[in-house]
Amino acid sequence: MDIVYIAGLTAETVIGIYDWEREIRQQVTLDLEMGTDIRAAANTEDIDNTLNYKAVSDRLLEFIEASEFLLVETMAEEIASLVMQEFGVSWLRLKLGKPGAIPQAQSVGVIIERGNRG
Ligand SMILES: Nc1nc2c(c(=O)[nH]1)N=C([C@H](O)[C@@H](O)CO)CN2
Repeated sequence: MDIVYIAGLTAETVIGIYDWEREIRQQVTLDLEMGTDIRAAANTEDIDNTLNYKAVSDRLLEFIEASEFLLVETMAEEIASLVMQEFGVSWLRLKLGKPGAIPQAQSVGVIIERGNRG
């Protein structure tokens, strides 16, 4: 299995369980690994034969910036479902961070793996 990845994608969104968090936008960061087979694209140099990381990034930024989740867990699950359904990805690993949440920490968040490696 090969991997197409997106590292350090950042977006501003409404996220959090506290009342004050519903009034502001906070940064979230994404590291996403998507299982694929890159050989057809490598042989043809045709973007249509691979997972287009720009198309995935654009869609995720649109989705995250319009969302208003309470928990990072919910956002992570919804992002995983979106990527699998809309981009035909059968395995992914997602790290979703909320770097501003705990001032004494560099970041906090969740890491999930969904689907089959094939
Ligand atoms: N496992 C989680 N723990 C916490 C979350 C979360 O989404 N998942 N969220 C919060 C607050 O919103 C926090 O980010 C505010 O500082 C606390 N714990």
